[in-house]
Amino acid sequence: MTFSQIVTYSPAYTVVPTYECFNRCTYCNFRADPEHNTWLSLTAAEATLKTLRSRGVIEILVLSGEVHPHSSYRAAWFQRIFDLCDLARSLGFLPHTNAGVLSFAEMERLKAVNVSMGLMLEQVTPTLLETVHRYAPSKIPEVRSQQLAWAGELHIPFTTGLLLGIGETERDRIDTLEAIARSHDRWGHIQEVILQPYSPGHNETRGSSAFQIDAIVDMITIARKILPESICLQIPPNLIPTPELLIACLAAGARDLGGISPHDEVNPDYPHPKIAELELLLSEAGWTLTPRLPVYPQYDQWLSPGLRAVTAKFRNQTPAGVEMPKNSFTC
Ligand SMILES: O=c1nc2n(C[C@H](O)[C@H](O)[C@H](O)CO)c3cc(O)ccc3cc-2c(=O)[nH]1
Ligand SMILES: C[C@H]1O[C@@H](n2cnc3c(N)ncnc32)[C@H](O)[C@@H]1O
Ligand code: MET
Ligand code: SF4
Repeated sequence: MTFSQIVTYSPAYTVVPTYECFNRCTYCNFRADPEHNTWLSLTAAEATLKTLRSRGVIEILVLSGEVHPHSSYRAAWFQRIFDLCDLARSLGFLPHTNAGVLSFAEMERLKAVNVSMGLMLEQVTPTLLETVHRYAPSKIPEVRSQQLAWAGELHIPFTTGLLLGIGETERDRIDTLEAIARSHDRWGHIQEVILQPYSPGHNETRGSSAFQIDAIVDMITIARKILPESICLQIPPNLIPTPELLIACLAAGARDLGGISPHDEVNPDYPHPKIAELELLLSEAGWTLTPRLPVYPQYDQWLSPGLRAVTAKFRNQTPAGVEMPKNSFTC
């Protein structure tokens, strides 16, 4: 009998409240200038969300550009994000928000309408504030580390990660992983860590060369040594160029392929593979691709009663609901 190991993904759809952003990360293919964009209306979002019910979508990833914390539009921006999450929740989906840097009060309010939230730590080295993050105050390492701590304090199941190949050294990557491990050690709230290779696209301000993708395997090995076993390692399959490399990533300890949606809003030049194609290539190498929810089972008790009820309904319906054995690398 052959033994098949499990690799997970989240059937997702990305809702973008706004592409406008006051930061200018040089690698970003997502942002638009504030004056050139409008915000997503609740009516338009509702029409789209209703078409997703029958298509197997579970997670609504609310991914946003950012309005400056001191802007007079900040409150309206936040309210739109909250309302979009609440709408998705009321239609039976499980929202996961990554809207960049938030205040403690904003995070606390979003907890009521999200099953988990996320923010990439990117890299903790301050040297990037002179290069890729020169015009990106939201990427100040202390500010992002503080977000991780607040999420922990608020008992928000959290996703974070590293953006690789933006000018950091190997030592910087280890420092970033150690910072995540320390935060988790204090609060126990990090459900997964994304290892995201910087991938150039057609819409960024200053193109640079991509992360040397073969190095992702060593990166996974290092991350697996630094992070506790309960933290799942996520890699984006659309940014891994060959099936062989994807399988090597799993062999090194990656166990999740993230949200798979019709369109990758962050990396629009790299479409997500079709689930059926992924299933096939993984099964040929002895892996079983299984859907999961955007909240990992060990955090269900942190959810508000309403969200816990919707989550429980999914756990009873899908293979992702099965609590997996607590062996090595289990998500
Ligand atoms: O399709 C994508 N999903 C992205 N996701 C979605 C992610 O894969 C899932 O939402 C989580 O695994 C929760 O299920 C992110 C979520 C975060 O919290 C932080 C960063 C990202 C980045 C991406 C991304 O670049 N592309
Ligand atoms: C939402 C997350 O997407 C990541 N991100 C932003 N731009 C790119 C890119 N060109 N390639 C890969 N990841 C990117 C950042 O890590 C951000 O925090
Ligand atoms: N602006 C947020 C961040 O960078 C999320 C979207 S990035 C494309 O953290
Ligand atoms: S990566 Fe996020 S913070 Fe940076 S410019 Fe893009 S949308 Fe804004």
